Amino acid sequence: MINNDDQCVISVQHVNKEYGNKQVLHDISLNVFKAEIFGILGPSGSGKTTLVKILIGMEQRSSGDVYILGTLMPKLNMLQQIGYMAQSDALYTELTALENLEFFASLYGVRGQHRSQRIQEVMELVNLKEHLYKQVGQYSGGMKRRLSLAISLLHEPALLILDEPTVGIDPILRQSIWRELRSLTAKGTTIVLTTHVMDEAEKCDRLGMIRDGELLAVDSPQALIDATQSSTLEEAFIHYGGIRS
Ligand SMILES: Nc1ncnc2c1ncn2[C@@H]1O[C@H](COP(=O)(O)OP(=O)(O)OP(=O)(O)O)[C@@H](O)[C@H]1O
Repeated sequence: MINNDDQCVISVQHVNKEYGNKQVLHDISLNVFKAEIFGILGPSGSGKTTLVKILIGMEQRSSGDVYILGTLMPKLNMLQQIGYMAQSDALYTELTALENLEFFASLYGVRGQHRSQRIQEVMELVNLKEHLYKQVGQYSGGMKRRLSLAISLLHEPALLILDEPTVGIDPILRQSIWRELRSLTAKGTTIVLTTHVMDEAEKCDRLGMIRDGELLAVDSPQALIDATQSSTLEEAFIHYGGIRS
């Protein structure tokens, strides 16, 4: 389906979102290209989660269009091609990790021997292999995050959307998760993630800076720094009005 490196995987066109009479996204337009890590950087309440939920169709937009792989969203069968990790973990705490993984694997149509193999692979990746049979209710917050990430990777989606993926994850594991994200993009996976952490944003190929539902700038971290003659990304963000003084 995708055979061109600069193919647009996500196209957001003039998206607005209102909750009641409060407008939380203002005329957002952006493109995400194949095999890049695109970060949505913004402070708490800036609209990051709302935007990613609109991308996958979990929230309705008030106006504008979203295309994923050329298909106008929302479209249920596109979800087979998308891995989504929400900010709050959607896990069955009374079940074991294995039971959670098996449940989501069957939702995604991952079956048989391939399913057992993928479960082992994703749990190894997030360093939870020895906790496979533990009830998720006994997991720590960081372990739940890692399990959620593992679940989003189960069906090897072409597009991975991660809402604050490394919150509550220690620095060493965070590094190994970033290595894995990089190896996924090397294989052609496109990744969109939200963050409010600058050192994480720096690792993205391109960034969309957002504040109060407005997209302030989109470019690579270095280009954003250079364009504003800043020495850090944080300075660039301040320059664009991302942080109120
Ligand atoms: N279901 C809802 N009903 C009404 N307002 C909402 C709803 N969901 C989000 N909002 C509002 O929309 C704005 C954007 O929220 P959103 O969760 O998208 O921000 P965010 O950047 O993801 O924040 P955080 O980093 O804290 O998760 C906020 O003002 C929030 O209060």
